[in-house]
Amino acid sequence: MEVTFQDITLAYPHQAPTLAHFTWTVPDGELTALLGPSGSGKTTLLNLLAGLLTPDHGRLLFDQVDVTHQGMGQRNVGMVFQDYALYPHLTVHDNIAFPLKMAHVKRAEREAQIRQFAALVRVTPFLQKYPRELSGGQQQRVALARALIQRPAVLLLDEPLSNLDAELRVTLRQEIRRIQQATGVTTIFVTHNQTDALQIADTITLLHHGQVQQTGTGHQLYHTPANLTVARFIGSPRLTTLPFAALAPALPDSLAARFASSATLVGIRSEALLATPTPIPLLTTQTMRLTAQDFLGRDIVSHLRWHQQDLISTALPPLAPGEYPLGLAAPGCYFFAANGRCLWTGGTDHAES
Ligand SMILES: Nc1ncnc2c1ncn2[C@@H]1O[C@H](COP(=O)(O)OP(=O)(O)OP(=O)(O)O)[C@@H](O)[C@H]1O
Repeated sequence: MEVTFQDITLAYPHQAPTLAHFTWTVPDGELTALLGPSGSGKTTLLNLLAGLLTPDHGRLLFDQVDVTHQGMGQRNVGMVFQDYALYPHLTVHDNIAFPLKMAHVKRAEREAQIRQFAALVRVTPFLQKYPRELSGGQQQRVALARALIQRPAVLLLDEPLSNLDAELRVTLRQEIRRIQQATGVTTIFVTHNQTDALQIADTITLLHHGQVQQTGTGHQLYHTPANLTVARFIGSPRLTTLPFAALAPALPDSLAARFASSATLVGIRSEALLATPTPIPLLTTQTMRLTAQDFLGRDIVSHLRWHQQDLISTALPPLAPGEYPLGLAAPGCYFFAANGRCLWTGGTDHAES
């Protein structure tokens, strides 16, 4: 089921619109991550989809059918929340059976479907247990089965991994991916966690201040960000930015001249700053001062100073503080205009215009 938000405007009482002329299409059968910081409008979009909110203007289409004024019951949207929301007094079996009972599905058919969906989400051994007897990850899988058994047109997953520890989070991420591929149900996975989005989704839409900043694969958002907001939100450690003017004297003349009047900021990914020689250098070798290193297991985060600017590298070996000749590789560097638009990427996939 393709979902389209068409020119939607929504304002909460006594507030500027949270969404203004918002247009977004969620492709049929894919797992789309809706990624954005707190307050960006994710929950508002989910509530519009579920039928809990009605827009002031614009239309919501499910496969080109206008559902804007349909109630929750008519839309057949499945939802899984961060806090599982299972019925505590019902067994796993009865939790999964609940939507079918409501729909008056006959017992034999119901039992066959419960077996099928319990197997799909791998909770068959727990069918007679109660939610309190299960781990968070197991409960979340039951919640998924309960949402899927009603054959939803669209499945909404609202921060479903937030309450899980790091290890369970990774496992359940893979499980959700597998289950979505097995069922092919159009799924929107809402999260503020870029790692979840990058690992799970076919496509990511990055939302900020109620506006789509960019839609694409994780690779596209990372390597060819549409603007500074995307480049800063995706990637860890966070993108370092310098005034274009600080870097310009060390840039090749043609590049410096071409962007002199349009670029105001340069963004540098931590992996672009390396011990010379760099394969595709953006600058000639520069002497930089290493001030400190953080040892984070496999990664070493190096803190550097260069022309009164702070830089970060994750591509240096363990070194003592001091001066070092370092190179800046073009891939991983971006130029931004004053309005944040990305004008140039140093990678092979150019966002140049
Ligand atoms: N019921 C409400 N009444 C008034 N303003 C609201 C209401 N719900 C949300 N807002 C405002 O709308 C904007 C978007 O909020 P929303 O909850 O959709 O963001 P979010 O991305 O889901 O944030 P979070 O990740 O913190 O849940 C925020 O500025 C918020 O203050």
